[in-house]
Amino acid sequence: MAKKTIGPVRREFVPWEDPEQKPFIEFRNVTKKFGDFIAVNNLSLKIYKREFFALLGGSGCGKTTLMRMLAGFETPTSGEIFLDGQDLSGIPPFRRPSNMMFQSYALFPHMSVEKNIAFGLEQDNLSKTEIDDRVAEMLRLTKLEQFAKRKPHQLSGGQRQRVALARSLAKRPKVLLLDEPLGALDRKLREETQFELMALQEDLKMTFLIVTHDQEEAMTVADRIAVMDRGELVQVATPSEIYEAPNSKFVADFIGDVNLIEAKVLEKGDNGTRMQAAVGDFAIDTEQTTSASVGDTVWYAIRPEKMRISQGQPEDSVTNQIGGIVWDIAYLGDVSIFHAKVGEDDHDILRATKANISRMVENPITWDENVILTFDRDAGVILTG
Ligand SMILES: Nc1ncnc2c1ncn2[C@@H]1O[C@H](COP(=O)(O)OP(=O)(O)OP(=O)(O)O)[C@@H](O)[C@H]1O
Repeated sequence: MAKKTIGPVRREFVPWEDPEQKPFIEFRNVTKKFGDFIAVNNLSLKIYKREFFALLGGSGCGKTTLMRMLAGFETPTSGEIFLDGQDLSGIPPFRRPSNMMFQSYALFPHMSVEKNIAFGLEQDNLSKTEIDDRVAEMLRLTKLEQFAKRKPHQLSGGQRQRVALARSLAKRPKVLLLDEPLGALDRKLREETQFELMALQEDLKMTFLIVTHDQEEAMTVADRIAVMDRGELVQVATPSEIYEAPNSKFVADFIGDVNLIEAKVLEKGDNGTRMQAAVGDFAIDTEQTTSASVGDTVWYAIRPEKMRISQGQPEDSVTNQIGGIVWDIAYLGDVSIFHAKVGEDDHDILRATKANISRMVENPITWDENVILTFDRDAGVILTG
């Protein structure tokens, strides 16, 4: 089912790294105010043809407003939006070459699945043959053939979601806008549907823009993600860049789990940079420290899975070891997350993830035990913002 190739093949598709490429969608200095409230603040963003692009952020960050301005449901207070070279200002939603799929699906309850899909095409006065062909194609693509005659109430949530998708795609928009499309589905179905969406986007070679507050969803489906906060873009990058090299504390904390260690840059050298922290001194690769100077106090961010945990007490002669006591353990099946208390304060907690590889765990690390947290010199990133 999952057709999207993650790896070298997929990475050939990197229009955003090619300065010759023209953006397909472009927001230029777009601001949206509701009264005095600034929902989107002077935002500029380029999205490329055939990208699966995600707008990600917490509640109220302005992501839906940004998408609604592209769809034409909101008008920017200032700035411009272009789609395929066309300035969209003054163009009403139904004349725009985009189509938006809502979280509520907004299906017509009295119409069958095929009629729901055909509705927009009939409004556009397409010929009956053309409509029949497109409906058949959409039913096939969304695997709904056997449900064509059913009404929405005779379908499961996942099937209704697919009808909404089929209806949005039937008009062959240049870009499909997905506003929290999978929010109503349970976790397992949501994950399955994410892969179906990716396969569909590949098949149709279309540009998809999705709004979500679910970072796992954005990371699964998107080629690139824009992380938003208070109406502004904080970082725009691929999922792995965002995870491995967040540009701020906000992004590091928003995407996945992270340990933030406050540390001072003591000394930079060819053999690494020495850092001083309440949990003890440690060393990191100097290439990682370009954003900070000697004397600066920064945050060193390490993902829990890059922190190794073992029983015992740290040895003074070994660097990058932090001693702690197991405070809490969350058993998640595939992994366990250990919370180790590494200082006097209740907030001095570092987290380490350990894969539960064997069922026959010898010496399982348990509560109140002394542990050593160890990390490599390139395990984390320095964050100054
Ligand atoms: N029509 C409106 N009138 C006044 N304020 C609005 C209007 N639409 C949105 N807002 C405000 O603008 C801000 C951004 O809203 P938006 O819907 O874009 O957020 P969001 O990031 O999509 O959040 P959520 O995930 O909760 O939907 C919010 O504070 C919201 O209250």
